[in-house]
Parts: sequence; C-alpha cells; structure tokens
Amino acid sequence: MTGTSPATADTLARICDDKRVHIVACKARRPLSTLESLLPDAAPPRGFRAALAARIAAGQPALIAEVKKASPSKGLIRADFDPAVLARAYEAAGAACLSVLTDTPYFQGEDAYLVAARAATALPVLRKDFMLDPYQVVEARVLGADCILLIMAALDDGRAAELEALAMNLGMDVLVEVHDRAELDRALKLTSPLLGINNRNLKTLVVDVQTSIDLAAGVPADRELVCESGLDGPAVLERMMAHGMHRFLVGESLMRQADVEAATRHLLSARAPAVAE
Ligand SMILES: O=C(O)c1ccccc1NCC(=O)[C@H](O)[C@H](O)COP(=O)(O)O
Repeated sequence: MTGTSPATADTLARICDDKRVHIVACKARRPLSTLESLLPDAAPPRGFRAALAARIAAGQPALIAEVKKASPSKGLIRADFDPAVLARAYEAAGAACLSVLTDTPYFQGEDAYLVAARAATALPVLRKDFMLDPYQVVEARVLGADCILLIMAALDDGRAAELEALAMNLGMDVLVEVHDRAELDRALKLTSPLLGINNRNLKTLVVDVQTSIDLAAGVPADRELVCESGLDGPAVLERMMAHGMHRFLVGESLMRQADVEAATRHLLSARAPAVAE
C-alpha cells in the first residue's frame, strides 16, 4: 500500500454530486448548441492511443504524464504550477501523452490549463475530469482534448456507452477506467481498447499497486492496459511491466520533484525484464 486517507465518505460520489451542479451552470452560461457551433474550429485530434503504441513499439514504457496541481487526498501538490512549463518538461523527457486535470474544486484544475499544456507541446492530451454528461464531451473536444476519461464507478452502463460513442464520433480516444472486477466486466462491454486500472480507490482514496497486478490477469489481450496512480519510480514500472503493463499514468510523484524533466527521464529509464527462454 502506497498511500492512505481517512475513508470517512465516498469521495467520488461527493465529487460527482458537485460536478452535476457545475454542469447545469455551464449549460446555462453556454448552451450545448453554442458549444457545438465551435466544433469546426477545434484543433484536429492528435492520436492518443497511437502515441502510446509508438513508444511501446520502440521498446519503451509509454507514459501519460499528469499535470496535477492538487488532489483531494493530498491537497496542494505543486505550488509553482505553470501547465505550459510542466508540459514542455514532460515532452522533453520523453512522455508519450499528457493528462491535464480540469476539475477546479477538488484538483485546482482549469480548462485553460489543458489549452496551455496542449499549445506548448505536440503531445496528445487527456482531459482528466469526471465526465457525466454529453455536454462535457463536446466541451472537451472544443478545448482541444484528444482523449477523455470514463470512470466506470461514476457511470451506469448506458451513460458510459453514450459518452464513449460521442467521444469517438468526435475523433477522440477514450480511456475507460476501472478499479475492481465488477467494473472491469462492465468496461469490457464498451468498445474502446484503452483500459485503465486505477490503483486508487476513488471512494476511499486508498492506493495499492497490487490492484493492477490482480486485475490485469483477467483482461483480454485485445485491451490496451494503462496502469494508473501510486507509481513512484522505475522499480514499480518494471514490476508492472513484468505483469504485461506498458502504459502508465503518473502524476503526483513527478509533480513533487523540483526538476520534473530529470524525474521523468529517471522514471522512463525503466525497462521490461528479459523474458526467460
Ligand atoms: O488523486 C486523488 O486524490 C483523486 C481523488 C479522487 C478522484 C480521483 C483522484 N485522482 C485521479 C487519479 O487517479 C490520478 O490523478 C492519476 O491516476 C495519477 O495518480 P498519481 O500518480 O497517484 O497522482
């Protein structure tokens, strides 16, 4: 176990309740029809899955590097926070993709951080937020997102399929996230191959990297696994690679380093162990 937090309340449920209120306010300020009229001017999608696949084909770990200022479990993570500077450091160090938190109340994120990080690099960008409504999917594309996150613990099957189809129709990739076997079974009914296993329980905020190892064993070979959360150095990446995981989503451990570029290079020095003959 790499982190704990008091399990006094269901954090994910709280975040989603507040997000629903936020979405109503966004729709009142800028109706969906207005948002849709902006789609033709959105930057063309950069291939998120393809960027990950290219790193793996080159024999490297494929890193989704997260631009994360704060979190519900840890509070403020990085005080000198400049999304463009951080994104450039990640790109220079060899990250395949970026993840940018856009939720404000819980992560001190901003939509503008996604726009700034994407403009500063050539990397594809995941909009890291709690996607509950088609409005947010259209908004993600208007902002320039190349991929969205669907958290199975926050969605019923019908809504997950609806949001996935909309995102794909808009040219984005979809990272479907699970934390347990029941969510994995539901996720496998969706079509996106990109499947994240979050080592963080979003209800209790407890992190345990064993979660990925346990769940990965039951994932069909046609899914592209992403190991998420609690990854704090090359040794843990190598442990995950030994279990067939080569895509990684990492935030806090990199955000806490003064030299983000050097820390990212060090993380990416991880290599898959040689397979015994
Ligand atoms: O990070 C949190 O505390 C958190 C709380 C509630 C919902 C989601 C949360 N984080 C999202 C993520 O899972 C991570 O930002 C991402 O996987 C990177 O994790 P880490 O490397 O541990 O920062």
